[in-house]
Amino acid sequence: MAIKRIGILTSGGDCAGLNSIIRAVYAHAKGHFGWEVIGIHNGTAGLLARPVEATALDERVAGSDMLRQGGTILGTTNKGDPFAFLQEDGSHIDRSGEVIEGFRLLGLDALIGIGGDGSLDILRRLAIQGGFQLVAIPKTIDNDLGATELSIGFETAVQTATSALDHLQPTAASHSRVMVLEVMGRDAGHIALSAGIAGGADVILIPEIRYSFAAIEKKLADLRKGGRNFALVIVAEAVRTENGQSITSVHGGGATAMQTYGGIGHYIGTELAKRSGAETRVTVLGHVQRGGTPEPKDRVLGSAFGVHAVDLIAEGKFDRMVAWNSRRVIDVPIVDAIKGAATVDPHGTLVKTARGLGISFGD
Ligand SMILES: Nc1ncnc2c1ncn2[C@@H]1O[C@H](COP(=O)(O)OP(=O)(O)OP(=O)(O)O)[C@@H](O)[C@H]1O
Ligand SMILES: O=P(O)(O)OC[C@H]1O[C@](O)(CO)[C@@H](O)[C@@H]1O
Ligand SMILES: [Mg+2]
Repeated sequence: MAIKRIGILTSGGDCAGLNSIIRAVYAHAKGHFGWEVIGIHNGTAGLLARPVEATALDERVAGSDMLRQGGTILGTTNKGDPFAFLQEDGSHIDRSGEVIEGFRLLGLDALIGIGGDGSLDILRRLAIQGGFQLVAIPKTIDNDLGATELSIGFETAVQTATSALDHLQPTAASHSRVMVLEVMGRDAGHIALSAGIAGGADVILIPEIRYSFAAIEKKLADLRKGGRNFALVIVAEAVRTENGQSITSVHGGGATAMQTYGGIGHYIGTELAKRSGAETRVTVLGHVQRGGTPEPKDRVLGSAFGVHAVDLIAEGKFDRMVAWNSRRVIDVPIVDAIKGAATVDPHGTLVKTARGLGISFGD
């Protein structure tokens, strides 16, 4: 089938670099192939709305301003799973048929879905059920998709977390304190690990490596013996309490309340103060990691992913995700990227690097 009109949507948590993808898709699809590009608003929510919420992208998108902007000009959602759509009374209904109908109403020949593991799983199931042609682009600050070395947004999140450690170090040293920084990442410790190395953390706590307070206290005591008056501890949000409980925050009320990780930093800070007598302070970095100006790497990767995704459609290759591998863009079956969270390898290069630097994982 000759392609004339494609759709694009962003889904899941936003991150820096999404707009560079949208720009690249428009530039290549319109500029090279002459296709119309329809931007769908707020992920699957835009396809559920009636009338469907979408607009044809135009030359304004092609400007370089887009490269500099965080967030997504299309809007996004990480709630309202159409296969299990949450009702006010707490029950779930299947609204996938309505989303597929929304896609049909737009008269699209193919869809570019930009998302993380959860979103790509949902979009792929919709594509199979609705018989539409899908190409995926990986994005998530968590970097937990399989089959790609990098997802859009990760580099900027690591930069933000590193910069937070850069800001915490002088005040930690001035006040002789132990500073605890809690970062995002869902069930993966990638942000904590990379930022911890880049930002000179003394202790990195990630969900993939079990810690004990005894081991952290020993590290702090060793630092003191060596003449250090401060310490930096970075902790990934999914790290559990010492006895294995996860700590979450609830947002909103009633049956539609949402739960995310959040709070482990305060637990670690309080326990360390109690046990070691150190003066601790806790910073929870939160959504600052998602926004902000995209780092060059996210802009370059977003541009490369966008162009390659359009080429895949032109070649008639669907149900595939673009991926970064050994300095180049490749494409892989979407299913390879979503079959399990790509968490930190406890025996991998970066963990070895950190250990080589004398950083403690509290184990
Ligand atoms: N309409 C929806 N679109 C996408 N995800 C949804 C939707 N409704 C609910 N979800 C759920 O929200 C969560 C989104 O978080 P998830 O981490 O998986 O998103 P993502 O697309 O992988 O991106 P990110 O990890 O950056 O948030 C998933 O568990 C997913 O199943
Ligand atoms: O934006 P929300 O709903 O608070 O979700 C936060 C979650 O999304 C992410 O930022 C991206 O998946 C996670 O790191 C974090 O746990
Ligand atoms: Mg995800």
